[in-house]
Amino acid sequence: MTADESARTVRVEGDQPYDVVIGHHLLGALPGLLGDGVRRVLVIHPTALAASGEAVREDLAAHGYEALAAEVPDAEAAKTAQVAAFCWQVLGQADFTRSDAIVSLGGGATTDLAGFVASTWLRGIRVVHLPTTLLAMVDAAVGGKTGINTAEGKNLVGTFFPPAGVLCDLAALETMPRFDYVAGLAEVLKCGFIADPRILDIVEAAPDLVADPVRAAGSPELLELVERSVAVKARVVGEDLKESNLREILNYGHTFGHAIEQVERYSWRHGAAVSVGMVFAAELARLAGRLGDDDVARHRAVLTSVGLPVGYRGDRWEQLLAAMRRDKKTRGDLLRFVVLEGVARPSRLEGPDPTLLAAAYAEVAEGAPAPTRAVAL
Ligand SMILES: NC(=O)c1ccc[n+]([C@@H]2O[C@H](COP(=O)([O-])OP(=O)(O)OC[C@H]3O[C@@H](n4cnc5c(N)ncnc54)[C@H](O)[C@@H]3O)[C@@H](O)[C@H]2O)c1
Ligand SMILES: O=C(O)C(=O)C[C@@H](O)[C@H](O)[C@H](O)COP(=O)(O)O
Ligand SMILES: [Zn+2]
Repeated sequence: MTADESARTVRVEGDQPYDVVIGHHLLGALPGLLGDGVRRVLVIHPTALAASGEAVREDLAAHGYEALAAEVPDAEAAKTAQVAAFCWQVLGQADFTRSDAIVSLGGGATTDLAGFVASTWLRGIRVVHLPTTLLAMVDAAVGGKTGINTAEGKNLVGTFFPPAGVLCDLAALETMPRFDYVAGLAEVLKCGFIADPRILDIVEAAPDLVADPVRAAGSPELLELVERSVAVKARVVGEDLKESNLREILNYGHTFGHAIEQVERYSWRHGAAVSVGMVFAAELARLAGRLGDDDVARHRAVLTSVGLPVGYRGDRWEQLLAAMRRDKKTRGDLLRFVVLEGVARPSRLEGPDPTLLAAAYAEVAEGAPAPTRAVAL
């Protein structure tokens, strides 16, 4: 299957089980994951990865597939109804049937879009993800959440649609700008805080190494971090694919994080916003008497040690609140947050008092002053 003998495989259980393979130079395993009977394959990749996208397309063609490529915009600009419609047009014009497949190559924005397109074309065709960012390897490509944004907010349209397999080629990380790579460490650390403290220990022991994409890509530390993060996600989504309860813990830091992304019109990387969102959630839990000072300090210290932000401008409270009301965990008018009662002890905080929310915002606010009184929810 793969030439990399040190590659690790994490199995994601559920109605449609699949493998997540983590290692180096794994393209040889792609036909096996596509499975039998596939004739046409559409490789969806962002502009920034045009050369790699073409290489994957040529490799598939050399294996006898009728292989096409669809180039989509970089990053969040790909997650729109217009770009999805462009992909549907390519599939339609090439007569893609239910026995054909999509391969995504790119970061989380690309895997979210490609997964959404695969789940909606003919009501669902196979998709294999080839994530090329740390964030997509540990999170977006695994678990079957797909989505696009609308003018009203982040990921408001999407599906739950497990892929047929995921190949995480760590060598891809070497070309990543440090800023984009480090954003992925936020989701790694999220897995540490919600479920696997060993992840926090590894990062705390070698923050400079794990924050450097070139040094980290071949290191045992990163291999273990990716494997552990994928294992956390696999355990959760294997039990609760459609987020009826347990899966909400993977949303730690996302209520406030998604709000920042929307308010900043997606100029912030998702992981950077989630980093601030986790500090907000930790402060909220502390103010609600759920989490101790030391655990909050640990959030700030480990996130800062790898170069992630822990603060956000203090003059955006009303916009942030409006965005948080559209969070998928909200029920009616009830805002709901994933909070911790300790490391690896996630719980929920439902309908917190507005003064508590404003106070948590004040703890992460930078520059302009945070509100001194609560804004009505
Ligand atoms: N579905 C899920 O469960 C899930 C989980 C987490 C995040 N997400 C989504 O993932 C997205 C964020 O993903 P991301 O952080 O990977 O960002 P991204 O997909 O926006 O990619 C960031 C940038 O890196 C470039 N890039 C990708 N791979 C590269 C490489 N190997 N070398 C150089 N440049 C490369 C991309 O073209 C892009 O410009 C958000 O939309 C977020 O909502 C989804
Ligand atoms: O897989 C999940 O479930 C997550 O919540 C993982 C998150 O890291 C990810 O950003 C997800 O896309 C957020 O989903 P949403 O339902 O809040 O849009
Ligand atoms: Zn996320």
